[in-house]
Amino acid sequence: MANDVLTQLCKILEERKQAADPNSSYVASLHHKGLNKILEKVGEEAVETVLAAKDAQSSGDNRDVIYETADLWFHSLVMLSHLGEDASAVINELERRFDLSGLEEKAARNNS
Ligand SMILES: N=c1c2ncn([C@@H]3O[C@H](COP(=O)(O)OP(=O)(O)OP(=O)(O)O)[C@@H](O)[C@H]3O)c2ncn1[C@@H]1O[C@H](COP(=O)(O)O)[C@@H](O)[C@H]1O
Repeated sequence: MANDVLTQLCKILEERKQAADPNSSYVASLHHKGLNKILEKVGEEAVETVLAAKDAQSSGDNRDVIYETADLWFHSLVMLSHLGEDASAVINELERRFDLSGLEEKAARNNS
């Protein structure tokens, strides 16, 4: 399910990058402003996520950290899209590491 949302969002991000008006689309406005603006947003959202996580630790309320993490993921996807990539490239990399760790576990079991 999470993957479906990412797939749909990536499709919309691609459409916005290709065709949308920067005056009516936030995503198109970021592409129009360029990579430095997108990176500034990623950095900003990363800091906001870290601060929200620290607050969540003391308050026990995770709502803000979830909200800020969604902002961070969203802007990271815009960054990838600007560079001609999308979420599938990252998911493939995570999958590769997962497979790799599976093999390592198996090898460790065989050697014991
Ligand atoms: N998921 C999101 C999403 N998450 C966050 N944001 C925007 O990201 C911005 C967050 O930045 P800030 O919190 O710093 O808010 P801000 O002060 O308004 O931003 P700046 O002026 O500093 O750039 C806000 O403007 C949010 O509206 C998003 N904007 C769009 N989407 C998705 O992208 C799709 C396409 O959006 P449009 O391009 O606007 O049609 C939408 O259908 C949504 O699914």
